[in-house]
This record gives sequence, C-alpha cells and structure tokens, in this order.
Amino acid sequence: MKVYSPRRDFVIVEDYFSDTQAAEWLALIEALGSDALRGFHHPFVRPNRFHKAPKYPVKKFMCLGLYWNPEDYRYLDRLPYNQERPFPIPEEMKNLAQEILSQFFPWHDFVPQSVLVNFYTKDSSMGLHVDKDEEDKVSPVIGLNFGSTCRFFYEDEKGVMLDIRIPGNSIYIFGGSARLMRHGLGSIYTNTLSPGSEEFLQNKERVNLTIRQVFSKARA
Ligand SMILES: O=C(O)CCC(=O)C(=O)O
Ligand SMILES: [Fe+2]
Repeated sequence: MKVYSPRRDFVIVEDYFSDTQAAEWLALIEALGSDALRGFHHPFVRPNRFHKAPKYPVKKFMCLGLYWNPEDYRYLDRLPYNQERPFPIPEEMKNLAQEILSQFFPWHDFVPQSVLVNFYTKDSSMGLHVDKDEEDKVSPVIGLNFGSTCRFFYEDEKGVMLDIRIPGNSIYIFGGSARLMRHGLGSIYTNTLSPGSEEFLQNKERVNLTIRQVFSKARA
C-alpha cells in the first residue's frame, strides 16, 4: 500500500485492494449492474443551451441506496424512470467504508447512504465540478477505483487546478477542507488494467464507486 495526500484532507491509497479482493468487488458490481430494472443504465440528462442532446459523461451508471438523479441533481428513494427502489448498499460495502475511514481518515459518525457507480470507457471523461448535491457537505466522499488508470484533476488549497493519476485497486477520500474541492476526470490510459479486473473490464475501462452520506442526520 502507498498512502499519500496530494493536498490537505485528500488521501489516496494505492494498492489498497489485492487482485482477489478487486475481482470480488467487481463480481458483485457486475451482478448488481446486470439487473434489468435496478442495474446499470445510461441516464437521461436535460438538454441545455449548449447541447440539444447531451450525453451523461460515462457509458453506464447505477446507484446503490439513494439514487442520484443526473437530470436534476437530486437524491431519490426510487428510480425516476421505473419507480423501483435501487438495490440497498451491501453490508460489506458499508463495513468497507467504516474500515477505510478508521484507517486513513479521521471521521467517526459516517453513515453511507448512496453509492454512485460510474463505468468509464475510452470516450468517457467528467468535467470539473464540486460534489455539492448532498445536504451533508462535510462528511467525506470515499472513492473506490478499479481497472484502468485515469487522469484526475483536483483543486489545491489555493484554488489552483492540478492533476494526478489514479490507478485501479486504489481508494481515495476527500473530506474536511477538501470536501468541496473542484475535481474532474481526464483521459483514461491504455493498457493499465489493475490486477483482478481482467475478467471484468476491457482495455481503457474503469469503474469508480463513490460512497456518500447524503443527509446531515442519519435517516432511520
Ligand atoms: O470517477 C471518479 O473518480 C470521480 C467521479 C465523480 O467525481 C463523481 O461521481 O462525482
Ligand atoms: Fe465528483
């Protein structure tokens, strides 16, 4: 494992997952993602003044727990396109989040309420943005990364945009003074699949999960 902080309150842990662990997480994501009603889909996004037929920036997407609606940026209990309830966040993923925080980030009462799963391919990227659709804007965001390495842009303490490479089998956490930093995704590098993902992902594919607390007070 290699632990480092590109800026204050932004922690990256490379080689966090072994190849067997990565394969187990990817098998779980594939199983959930292949469900026709609640699994991966390409979300609708609203036309805007620049794009008559905009596309969501990743190939496919799903949520566990609360659904983040890419159309209006709100969190929902049910999928807006078929009124199903999303899959709940698996217990082992909730436990993983607690374990990650206890090891690498000083935060105690984190309640995972939504997991956004983004599936990137060679044409995917994600523009600079701030994760600010959560009512709770202080609980950290935990990212799990599998597959290809990507270029990750982030804002430092002075507001300067910098970039780093985020490989598969790594995690990142941003909270505290980094919780509202701007960030975005650039290119995905070729021939960088991390060990354990070969069975599930092709060259230039990447899966990212972000585990979030959405509401300020845990909901029953
Ligand atoms: O893919 C990533 O690492 C980040 C995704 C992201 O920024 C988001 O879903 O808000
Ligand atoms: Fe984000």
